[in-house]
Amino acid sequence: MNKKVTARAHTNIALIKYWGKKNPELIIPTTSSLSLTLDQFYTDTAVVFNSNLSHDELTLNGQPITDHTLLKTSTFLDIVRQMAGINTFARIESTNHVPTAAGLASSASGFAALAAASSKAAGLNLDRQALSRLARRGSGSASRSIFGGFAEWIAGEDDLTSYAHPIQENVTMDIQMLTVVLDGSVKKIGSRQGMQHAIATSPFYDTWVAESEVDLVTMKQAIANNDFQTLGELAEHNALQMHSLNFTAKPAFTYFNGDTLNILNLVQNLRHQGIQAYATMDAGPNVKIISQSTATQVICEAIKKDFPNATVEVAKPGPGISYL
Ligand SMILES: O=C(O)C[C@@](O)(CF)CCOP(=O)(O)OP(=O)(O)O
Repeated sequence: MNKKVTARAHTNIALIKYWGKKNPELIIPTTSSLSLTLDQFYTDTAVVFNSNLSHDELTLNGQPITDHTLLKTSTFLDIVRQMAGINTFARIESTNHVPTAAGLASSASGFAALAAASSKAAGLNLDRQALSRLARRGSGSASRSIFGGFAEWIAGEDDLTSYAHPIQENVTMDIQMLTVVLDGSVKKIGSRQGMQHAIATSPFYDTWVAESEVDLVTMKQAIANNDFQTLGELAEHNALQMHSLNFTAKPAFTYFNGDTLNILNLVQNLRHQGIQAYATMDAGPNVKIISQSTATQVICEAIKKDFPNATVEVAKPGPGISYL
């Protein structure tokens, strides 16, 4: 006890999306999903359990946090305390190296780093599968950030069978994600609320589940065959299918704004010019462009021409969880 542990976890972007829970309490998804962990964006989290503390204390990027984020963190730490058989409070210091406005799910890297640092600081030595299950209890997509490169979150049926595992941690194909940051605004509808509204009201939800199962098999084959074109086409199709659930929810909602559609259009025009570029979007208006290193310059020039004030970050495949 009183041992300070620091862990680093990188964010991931899903190529086959997770969008709905069959068990919200345990965060068991309706479908399996597959993501790419990125090198550029990560969270460092330090945790120390200290019997002199009268409650959990959290700082994020040097700022004390006392709102619902602290409550969510303490609720998560209660799971760790229960696993370790302790009732000590903890001090958590988290630093996000994620441009929050980029719409990159910092909850994925955040809860993965918290799972790794808090469990070890509590005296547990969990293997990566158990860490993935624990991170999942904080945020579903965090289960995948335990691993580097391509990772699959197997939906499973319960807490024991729902976890991520590596598909290819040392990525062989030339692949990158260009994050295009246009809209700095904080998203109105969180992913947790958005997906549950979609599952409850979209008439196409069951079709999404069936399609997603097929897409996942094809995606794994594309990775195994280093088939970038199939990966890109499928990732864009899967993302659009996911967002179609939001358009057909009742009442309808969308994370897209005009710039989202303009970037989507730009990506399609690039393909008409023979440039391999594909779009994926999560619970926010910003677009991530799946591409290869050879196309970086032509894509960045096209973006700058139409969106002079856009900031573009190039992210390559990144590593799994590590301790600092
Ligand atoms: O990452 C993906 O598969 C797709 C999304 O990013 C959105 F497009 C979902 C992320 O959901 P998350 O924040 O993990 O939800 P939680 O389990 O309610 O915390």
